[in-house]
Amino acid sequence: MAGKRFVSIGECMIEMSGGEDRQYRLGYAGDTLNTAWYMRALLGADWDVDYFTALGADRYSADIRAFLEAHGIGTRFIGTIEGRRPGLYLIHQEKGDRHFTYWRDTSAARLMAEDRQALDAALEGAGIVYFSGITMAILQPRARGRLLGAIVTARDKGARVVFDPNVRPALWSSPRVMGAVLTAAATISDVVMPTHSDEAPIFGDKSVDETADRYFELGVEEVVVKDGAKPALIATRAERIELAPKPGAKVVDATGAGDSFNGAYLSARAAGASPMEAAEAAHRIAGIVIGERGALVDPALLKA
Ligand SMILES: O=C(O)C(=O)C[C@H](O)[C@H](O)CO
Repeated sequence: MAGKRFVSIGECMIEMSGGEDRQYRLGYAGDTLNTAWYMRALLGADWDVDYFTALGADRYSADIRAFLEAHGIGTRFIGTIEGRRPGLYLIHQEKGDRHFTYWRDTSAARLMAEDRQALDAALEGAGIVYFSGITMAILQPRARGRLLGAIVTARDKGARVVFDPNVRPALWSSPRVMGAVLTAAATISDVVMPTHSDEAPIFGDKSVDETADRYFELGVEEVVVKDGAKPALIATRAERIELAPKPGAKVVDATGAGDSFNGAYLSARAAGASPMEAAEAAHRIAGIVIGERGALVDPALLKA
C-alpha cells in the first residue's frame, strides 16, 4: 500500500562550490538528493524520506551516508559497490549562470539499477517516487529499462510518480537518445517538472504552454514548467496558472534552484496545498537557495 513515504532515486556526488582564489567548500549534492533534502526540510514529520542510489566502501561514501542520516534522509536501501566511489563536480559561475564540470564516469551510482529486487524493495510502500533525466542519463540502457519497470510496478501499487527531465546534454551519448529516453520516462509519470529553456532546443517548444502540451499528450496529469526568472506555468488538465518569482532576488549560485523549487512544490502539494499555493512556496524557497553557495542550504534558512 502507498504510504507517506517519499523515495528519490539518483546520484549524490561530492560537490565543490565557491572557487574564489581556488578555495572550495566540499559538500554533497545531486539533483534528486537536493529535492529529497528540501522535501525532508519542508514535509511534516509524518513523512519518511529515503534516498536510493549506490555508493562505494570508501571514506567519502561513508561520510555521505552519515550526512544523509544526520539530516533525516533514509539510507537503508543504498547499495554498496566495492571498488567504486562517488562522482564529483565543481561549480563555476560564468555569464550570470552556474556551470558544472563532472568527474562521474565511473561513479558507484552508475550501477544503482543492476538488481531489480533491490529496486522493488526500495520502492515498496512509496507514496511518491521521484527521479530525473540525470538518473536516466547515468545508467546503461538495460538498467534504464529495469528502473522504469520497477517504477511502473510501484505506480501500479499506488505511488505517484514525479519526473524532472533536468536536461544535461553532456551526460548523454546523443540528443536523439536523450530525447527518446526523457520522453519514455515522462510516459510513466504522473507529474513532470521540466525547465522550458532546457527543453526548447531539444523538443522545439516555442512557449511554456507548448512544453506542457507535449507532456499532456504523453498522459501526464500535472506539468510544472519552470523558466528561471520568468513565470513558471503550473498546468493540470483543469487549469493553467502562471506565476513569476518575486523580483530582486540576489543570485550568488543558482545551483539547486530547480530542485528546491520541486521539493517545495511537492511538499506543499502533499500537505494539501493548491497548485497556486504550492508554486508560491516553491518560488520563495528557490529564491533563498540561489542566495547561498552550493545546492543544499541549511534548513533553518528556509523558515518563513
Ligand atoms: O548535474 C548534476 O548531476 C547535479 O546533480 C549537480 C547539481 O546539484 C544539479 O545539477 C542541480 O540541478
